[in-house]
Amino acid sequence: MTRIVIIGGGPAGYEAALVAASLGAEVTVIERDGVGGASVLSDCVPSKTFIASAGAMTGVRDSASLGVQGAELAAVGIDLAAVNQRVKGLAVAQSADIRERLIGEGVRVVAGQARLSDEIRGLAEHRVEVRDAEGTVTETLETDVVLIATGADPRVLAGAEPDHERILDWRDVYDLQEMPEHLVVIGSGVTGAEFASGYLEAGVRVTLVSSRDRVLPGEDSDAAEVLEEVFQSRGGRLERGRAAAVQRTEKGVAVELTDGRTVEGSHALMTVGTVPNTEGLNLDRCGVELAPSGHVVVDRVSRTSVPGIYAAGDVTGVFQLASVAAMQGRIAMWHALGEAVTPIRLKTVAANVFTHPEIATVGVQEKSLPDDVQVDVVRLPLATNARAKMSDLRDGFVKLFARQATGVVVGGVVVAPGASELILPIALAVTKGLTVTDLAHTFAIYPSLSGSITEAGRRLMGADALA
Ligand SMILES: Cc1cc2nc3c(=O)[nH]c(=O)nc-3n(C[C@H](O)[C@H](O)[C@H](O)COP(=O)(O)OP(=O)(O)OC[C@H]3O[C@@H](n4cnc5c(N)ncnc54)[C@H](O)[C@@H]3O)c2cc1C
Ligand SMILES: NC(=O)c1ccc[n+]([C@@H]2O[C@H](COP(=O)([O-])OP(=O)(O)OC[C@H]3O[C@@H](n4cnc5c(N)ncnc54)[C@H](O)[C@@H]3O)[C@@H](O)[C@H]2O)c1
Repeated sequence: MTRIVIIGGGPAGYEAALVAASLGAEVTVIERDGVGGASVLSDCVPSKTFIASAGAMTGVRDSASLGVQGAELAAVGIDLAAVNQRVKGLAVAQSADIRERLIGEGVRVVAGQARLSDEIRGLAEHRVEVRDAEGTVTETLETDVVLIATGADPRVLAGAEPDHERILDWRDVYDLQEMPEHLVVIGSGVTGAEFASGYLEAGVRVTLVSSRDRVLPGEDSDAAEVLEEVFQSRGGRLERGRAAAVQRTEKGVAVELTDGRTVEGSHALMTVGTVPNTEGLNLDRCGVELAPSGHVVVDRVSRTSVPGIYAAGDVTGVFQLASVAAMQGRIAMWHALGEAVTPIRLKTVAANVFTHPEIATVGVQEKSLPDDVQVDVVRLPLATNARAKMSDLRDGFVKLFARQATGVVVGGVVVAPGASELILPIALAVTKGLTVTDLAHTFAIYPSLSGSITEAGRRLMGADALA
């Protein structure tokens, strides 16, 4: 029986464990904080649960335009204690569910901090040490395969170290006793944009410090532009600049920008990126190659530079998404256990920014279009969609990319409330190589937002030379 040790119990680790167990391996997962990992306990699940409550406030605010009376924004508010309790309760319950499932499938779950302890490089067998909170070695495991799935932690900016009271990282916010009076969010990547949007929806004054020309540098500029417009139209303040330091003041915080300006607020939320969790794993000694960024270098089947040692998830820096982490973990196990395996295809990854409106993407976008590929693009504003008009949704669009020669759908962007649900047909088209004609001939519900996706297909049909 193949012995497998997985370090880290997040989506990369637990999904890998389920695959390995189903294939008959002897699987141990070592996790220091709790099964489900940061994804379930502090990052993805808590933030989306908080955003669900904040979004309910938006529903109230926007209801007046639909003729609803008596639901004025001033009359409603967020009960922070109840929201925090709900956030933490859901996270703990989901962690317990996953743990139970793992144990039910025969996976051994060990609490502790793990590190590789191979004495000699190049052996077919590996050793992993487990330590308890005091640093005492509690056991040493011998194994055929190791999966490093240790995730990433918030990056700390020197001079702006979180004190976890007023200067916060995103894992602190669920311990706040009161809503911030004025939250300054520093960093406008996905994490910063989501929290800035969420707190604004929840009724908090928000300033977003963005070091880039546009928020969300990873997205197409027209999508980021919609987000900026909505954010500002709802009272959010955008401050272009780079934070040099954050100080505590009598009333709250002062954020010093590199150009000498200062932004004051009651709290600062640091969202300036992540660092991979590789410290203390002994990777260097075992010969596991790291990139200059500190991420573990892997190929498309999750192999590291050392035979028998695989890595998956945020620690590899390949698209930091729970879905990608899980797929990398599964692929590692299929490969290690000799199953047929398809290397990961990053061009088919769907991603979503949970702002208001949401931004969902798959495949190529305008900013990632290769020069040598002839692609047709159509962009349909949400304001032209019948269902959107009925719900008074004005901000957003559906954008579709198709190869000129064949009409094959190669990418899409949806900016709309619920874009995370709407992107699936485009993701399916990109994954399966469907054409704009396939989309155009698909029945969409009338009226529906997804009708804009089939309509986009019809608009591009002229480009489908094989139609
Ligand atoms: C605020 C925020 C919101 C996000 N929202 C989304 C979202 O909506 N959708 C999405 O797809 N992605 C989202 N992400 C990204 C997603 O959370 C990550 O991609 C995902 O958590 C990666 O999973 P992982 O298994 O690699 O690592 P993690 O979930 O970080 O799990 C790794 C685990 O390993 C443990 N560990 C580390 N070192 C050791 C060790 N030496 N021994 C034992 N255990 C160890 C850690 O304690 C941790 O529990 C979000 C990220 C952030 C920051
Ligand atoms: N919905 C989701 O799927 C979701 C949500 C959150 C995070 N994530 C993933 O997690 C990963 C990390 O995202 P992130 O947003 O935490 O990090 P990031 O690295 O993507 O963004 C950090 C931003 O902070 C800016 N920054 C850095 N230093 C700064 C300074 N001194 N002052 C002002 N700005 C500064 C950077 O320019 C960058 O734009 C990403 O891969 C993201 O996709 C996904």
